[in-house]
This record gives sequence, structure tokens and C-alpha cells, in this order.
Amino acid sequence: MNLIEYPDAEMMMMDVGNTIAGELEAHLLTNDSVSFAVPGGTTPGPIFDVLCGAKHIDWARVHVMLTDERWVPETSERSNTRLLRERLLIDAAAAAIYMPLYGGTDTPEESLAALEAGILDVLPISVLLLGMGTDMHTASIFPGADKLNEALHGNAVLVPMRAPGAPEPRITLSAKVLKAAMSRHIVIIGQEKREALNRAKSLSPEEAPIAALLAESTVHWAES
Ligand SMILES: O=C1O[C@H](COP(=O)(O)O)[C@@H](O)[C@H](O)[C@H]1O
Repeated sequence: MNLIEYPDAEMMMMDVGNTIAGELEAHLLTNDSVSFAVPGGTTPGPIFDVLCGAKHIDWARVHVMLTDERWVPETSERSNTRLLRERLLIDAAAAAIYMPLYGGTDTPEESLAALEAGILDVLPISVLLLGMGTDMHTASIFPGADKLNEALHGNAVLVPMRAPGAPEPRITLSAKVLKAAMSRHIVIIGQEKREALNRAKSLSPEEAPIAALLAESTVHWAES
């Protein structure tokens, strides 16, 4: 794991946004299209603000997907898709091809096959951005989740997930798909998450799912 510490979050978001923009451009030089997977939650918005205006990226050749989705409609404040539509898929990045992780059915299981079929075509992920919760979950791979073993060790692309720490059902890319990404960034803010990251290094992925993704990742951290 490569850890980069920043003087403040604003500088970090700018730097991570520019680094990812450079990586997407580099992949586009040698590939017809690339895939870019991003987290939802409270952290990545400012990175999306940097990226969405990057006019030098040929967004029409970029497949954008979430690392995980909360099973709620886009009208919900908790929808990760909503965050993406408001902060990333606008301006120059409006031309990107969006690969949804929400199917509008009552349960994620009912939409699983259709969502998986869409995503399979654009794997492996070219550039992956991950977040992390203070409970050391990443994407929607939570400690104590009902399908934790399948998400960490199985061959599935997508796993429906229910967990004590998650107020609604989820759908998540599996650890296998996340680990296969060609480049991987983890972005975290604050002392509490920094301490969680340090704890995760000596825990199993079952106890701290982020531990499964630390090797070969660049972790970006700012205190505030
Ligand atoms: O629920 C989620 O949580 C994690 C971390 O979110 P944050 O608000 O603490 O940044 C996020 O990475 C994931 O995509 C999201 O669904």
C-alpha cells in the first residue's frame, strides 16, 4: 500500500481528480474505451467536481459505474446514482456511458442478472476509486454482512448485500472485480478513518473488508 498524506482535503481532492484524469487519458491512448468505477457516500463529490470539467478526456469512450449502490430510487437522498448524476455525469463528463447498478425492482436479486450482463462487457476496471467507512467497509462489502464470504472470496461480479451497518439492501462489485482493477485509489478523510485504516492492516478481510484491497492500492488521506 502506498499512502499519500495531504495538508488538507481540498488539495487532496484536486490532486486525486487530476491523477485520475491523467490515468483515464493514458488508458484511452491505447484502448478504444475504458472503465472507471467510483464510490458513492459523502467523500468523493469534490473529486467529481474536478473530473466533470476535464474537457481533454474523451468521455464518450469512458464507461462510468459505481462500486456499489444502495437499493433506493434516484429520488432518494441516499442514492449513489443521484450523487453521480449531480456531480460527475455533467459538463464534459455528461458524454460518458453510464453503467447502472440500480434496477428499480423491489430487491437487488431481481435485477442482478441484467445489471451483471451490462457490466461484464466493460471489465476489468481501468481506474478504480474506493471509499471506506469508519467500520472499515469498502464499496458495500460490510463486516457482518449476510453475503460477506461470497463478496470477498466468490467469483460473482455483483453481490446483493444486507448488513447491520447498512440501513437498506445494497448491491456491490465483488472483491474479485475490485482487485482486478488496473489502478486503484482509496480516498479517506479524518483521524477516525485514519485510525480505522491502521487497524485494518492487522485484521482479516472478514473483520475489515478494506484489508482485502490494500495491497497495490494508493491511499490518499487528509485530516480535514
Ligand atoms: O455507503 C457507502 O459508504 C462508503 C463510505 O462512504 P463515506 O460517506 O464514509 O465516504 C462508500 O465508499 C460507498 O460507496 C457507499 O455506498
